[in-house]
Amino acid sequence: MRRIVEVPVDGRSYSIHIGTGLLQDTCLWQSLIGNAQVFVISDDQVAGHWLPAVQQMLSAVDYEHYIMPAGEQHKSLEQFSRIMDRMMAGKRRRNGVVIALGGGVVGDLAGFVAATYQRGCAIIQVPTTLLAMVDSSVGGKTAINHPAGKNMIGAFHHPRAVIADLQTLTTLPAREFAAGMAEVIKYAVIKDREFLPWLEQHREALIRREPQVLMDAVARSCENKANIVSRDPTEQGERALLNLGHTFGHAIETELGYGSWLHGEAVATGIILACKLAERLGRLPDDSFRCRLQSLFNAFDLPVALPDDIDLTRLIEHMKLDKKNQRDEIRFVLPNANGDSDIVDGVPVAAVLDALQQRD
Ligand SMILES: NC(=O)c1ccc[n+]([C@@H]2O[C@H](COP(=O)([O-])OP(=O)(O)OC[C@H]3O[C@@H](n4cnc5c(N)ncnc54)[C@H](O)[C@@H]3O)[C@@H](O)[C@H]2O)c1
Ligand SMILES: O=C(O)C(=O)C[C@@H](O)[C@H](O)[C@H](O)COP(=O)(O)O
Ligand SMILES: [Zn+2]
Repeated sequence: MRRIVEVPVDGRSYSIHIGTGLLQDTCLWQSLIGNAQVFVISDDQVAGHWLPAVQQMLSAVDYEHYIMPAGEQHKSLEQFSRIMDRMMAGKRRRNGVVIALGGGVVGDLAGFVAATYQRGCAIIQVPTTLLAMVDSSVGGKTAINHPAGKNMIGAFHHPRAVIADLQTLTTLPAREFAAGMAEVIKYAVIKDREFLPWLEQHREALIRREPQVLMDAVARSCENKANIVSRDPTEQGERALLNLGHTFGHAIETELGYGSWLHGEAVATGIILACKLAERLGRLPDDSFRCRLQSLFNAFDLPVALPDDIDLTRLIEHMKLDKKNQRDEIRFVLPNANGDSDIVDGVPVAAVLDALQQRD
């Protein structure tokens, strides 16, 4: 059971390999790495489960690894600096390959390392969370966080390839799996509305992580992302749609402190808040679409409301620093009634505050 999704970008194309048992596919690894030097970056949760399989594929090459502590709070300048020190000390060459083995935290940090080490070397993304398979390993956004905001320091750097072995999801904790579903559901709101009934229909099979249904959901998500990224690799326009729910979501993550809510949890609540704002602005006729999304998020135990004690004024201050903003106002991605979403400027702050305060 295998699928390949191509990502045509910047005059070349890279493959997202999706399947079961890819970590043991000698031919695939040989074709992607040859005899290059390899530097693997992983975290202390993932490495115990999946690093030995990767090491076995790399037994014939000049190999080193770095294991970082797991968690969003470590997508940091400090970890970036430690990895750079290790790569310098190991005399890693620019024509070597970095491998990111882990979730989006490892992928974003390792991606930024690869984008900047000696002005850039190749990276292969080996995502081990659902979220990383359907979103962060694809599209070349790499970053670390700053206390002032999520992903504030980063670069675009596309991978040589993505190897998404569905078998790695067998060890993923339930809360992390659910967080990945938030980004899957996002594709159904921004463009692919026919995906929504499919997700509703396959809800229980997804919760059971049935391999065929997982494969279909991952491949369809990657196809959605690849289409947008290949048309707008550096977010000059359309790509901002992939940020649905993130204007609110990133503000929640920054305000609560990185790692308190998972990224996908903040995105789920952010998508519901985007619906509430769209309703207030007359972009959605009523709350029926939002209620449908809420039940889907509920089925995956994802949060759909802000914590009671969160400071709404501070949330708005964080949103004013959002990277999408082009003027002195907050740019939102809002769903519409035609089956997709729009990039919207000029929303009055009072309407945003009303949406944040709305409790039902
Ligand atoms: N670059 C992009 O386009 C993009 C897109 C979406 C999200 N992101 C970023 O991705 C990050 C979130 O990624 P995430 O949700 O994958 O979180 P994560 O990387 O923190 O991984 C989640 C947790 O699960 C553990 N884990 C990972 N794989 C496992 C496995 N197979 N078995 C057992 N444990 C496993 C990790 O150690 C970690 O504790 C955020 O920083 C977000 O900003 C980036
Ligand atoms: O790939 C994109 O573009 C996205 O916006 C995908 C998001 O899911 C992801 O969280 C991304 O890292 C957010 O980017 P940012 O530019 O808002 O930091
Ligand atoms: Zn995201």
